[in-house]
Amino acid sequence: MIEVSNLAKRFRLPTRGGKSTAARDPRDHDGWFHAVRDVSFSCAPGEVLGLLGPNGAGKTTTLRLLSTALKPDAGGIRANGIDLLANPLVARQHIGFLSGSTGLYGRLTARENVEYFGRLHGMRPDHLKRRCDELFDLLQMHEFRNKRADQLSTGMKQKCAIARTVVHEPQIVILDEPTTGLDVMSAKILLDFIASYKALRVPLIFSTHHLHEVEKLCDRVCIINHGKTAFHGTMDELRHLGGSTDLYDAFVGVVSQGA
Ligand SMILES: Nc1ncnc2c1ncn2[C@@H]1O[C@H](COP(=O)(O)OP(=O)(O)OP(=O)(O)O)[C@@H](O)[C@H]1O
Repeated sequence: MIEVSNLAKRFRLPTRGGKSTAARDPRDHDGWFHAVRDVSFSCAPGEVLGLLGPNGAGKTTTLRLLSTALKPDAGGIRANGIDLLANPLVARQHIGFLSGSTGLYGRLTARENVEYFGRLHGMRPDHLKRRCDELFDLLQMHEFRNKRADQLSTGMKQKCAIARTVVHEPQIVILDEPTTGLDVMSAKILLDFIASYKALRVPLIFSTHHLHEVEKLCDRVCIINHGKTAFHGTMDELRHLGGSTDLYDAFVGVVSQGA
């Protein structure tokens, strides 16, 4: 179970001649940009949570806070009862985080990259080999496993990055826009892979702009707008907002209310 309460994160704005160079935004004041102002949600074992919101809403910043890559200014993050902010090392062992950049080593092959991250997590060689074979089956990576990462296509790199994110069998999985750049078939493989986490009872959180992915996969949704949770609830609760059962209408309604 992951529980996120009232997260906030601000960034110092660049200034020129004492004046902010940033465009006006409700989150911009006193030389600070309050990218995340009040974000709360939870995701239980066996659930997939979709993190939605317009460009710049604060999704990536929120996910980076969850992964402990960034430190929040306020709020709490608990995973299976453990305070992750007080225990960032535990957080890194328990969480698999896919960020926007693939973070692969170009000179290593796909397999060497995944193995390297497994060894960093202290996996034993026989366990690591079995886990790599399993992931390469699930993500259909066998045909390019011995190719250097810098010679892989965008979609191949993304699959490789996902394999390295989950190689250590994390108890919580966080994926930032995992289907970006994937063709239809690769996206399907990845969506099936995400769905498989429900049976494993591992909470999975992913950000996306694709409502059909949310429709297909998510049990729960959090919509962020201007750095605040504008909606958090089940898919049924979202669909029935404002009397419509259409997900697109519901999403537009939530985001327009905060505009
Ligand atoms: N290090 C930083 N310094 C200053 N501003 C930042 C920093 N990181 C993010 N921001 C700002 O915070 C806001 C939220 O960014 P974030 O990347 O979290 O949005 P997002 O919801 O993931 O957007 P998108 O859908 O476009 O990926 C943006 O306005 C962004 O410019």
